[in-house]
Amino acid sequence: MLVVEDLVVRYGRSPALRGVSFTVNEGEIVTIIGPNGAGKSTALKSIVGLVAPASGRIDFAGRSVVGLRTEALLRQGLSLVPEGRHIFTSLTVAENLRIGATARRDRRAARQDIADMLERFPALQRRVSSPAGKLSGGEQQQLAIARALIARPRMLMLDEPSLGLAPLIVEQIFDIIRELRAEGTTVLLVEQNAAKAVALADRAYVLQSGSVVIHGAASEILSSTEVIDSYFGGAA
Ligand SMILES: Nc1ncnc2c1ncn2[C@@H]1O[C@H](COP(=O)(O)OP(=O)(O)OP(=O)(O)O)[C@@H](O)[C@H]1O
Repeated sequence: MLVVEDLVVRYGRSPALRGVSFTVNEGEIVTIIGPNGAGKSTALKSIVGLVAPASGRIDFAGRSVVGLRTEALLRQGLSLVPEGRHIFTSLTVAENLRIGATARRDRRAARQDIADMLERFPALQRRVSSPAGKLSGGEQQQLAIARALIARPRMLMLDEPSLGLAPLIVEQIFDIIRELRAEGTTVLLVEQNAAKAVALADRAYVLQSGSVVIHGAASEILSSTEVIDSYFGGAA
């Protein structure tokens, strides 16, 4: 579904991605893990056009998405839950969800999806008329995920969804990702919480200093001592 090949991204002169390749097949959860500054967010940002690649190929469903604008990407079925969530804190929960439907042409079905999403996330239903800024961190993450899902993505990308959340809430967010997978949503997950992300994923890529250093089936990555020592502190 997604083919990224030999992607090079530079910020000014400093390279953030040095020829990165990865793929995501339909129905898979693929995770990109790696330390701070490895280039994980940059990889997602280049897929959604927030940074322009210096070179390389990004094809989604057989077509290049390089240079496409956000709305066109949404129509193609790509949706990103950005790091830090980026919900509109002064707008209500309902208004935030309606923003998720901006690129939808089927208005009535979109309204139904918003209603379904509120049913799925009772915490959002309870606060539907409150400003989103009043929600807890975990609720804001749920709102960001719900907003992205309302675009009916073929592939959902999540950038560090567990960042800054308490362990119990992290579990809830990972449960949601597990459910999405069971429903057949394709997921590309960027995480610093490597052990949890790999435990959830089908395949994983380990990024370090802008290069993929290891990749493979999640089960292989979990049994690689090199990865365990470097990323899981020997505690996987
Ligand atoms: N807007 C920017 N301008 C200049 N350099 C940047 C910019 N954004 C990221 N970088 C640099 O690019 C490299 C990759 O950053 P990136 O945010 O993609 O890493 P990351 O793996 O997502 O890390 P984190 O988990 O901290 O977000 C880092 O060296 C970072 O300092």
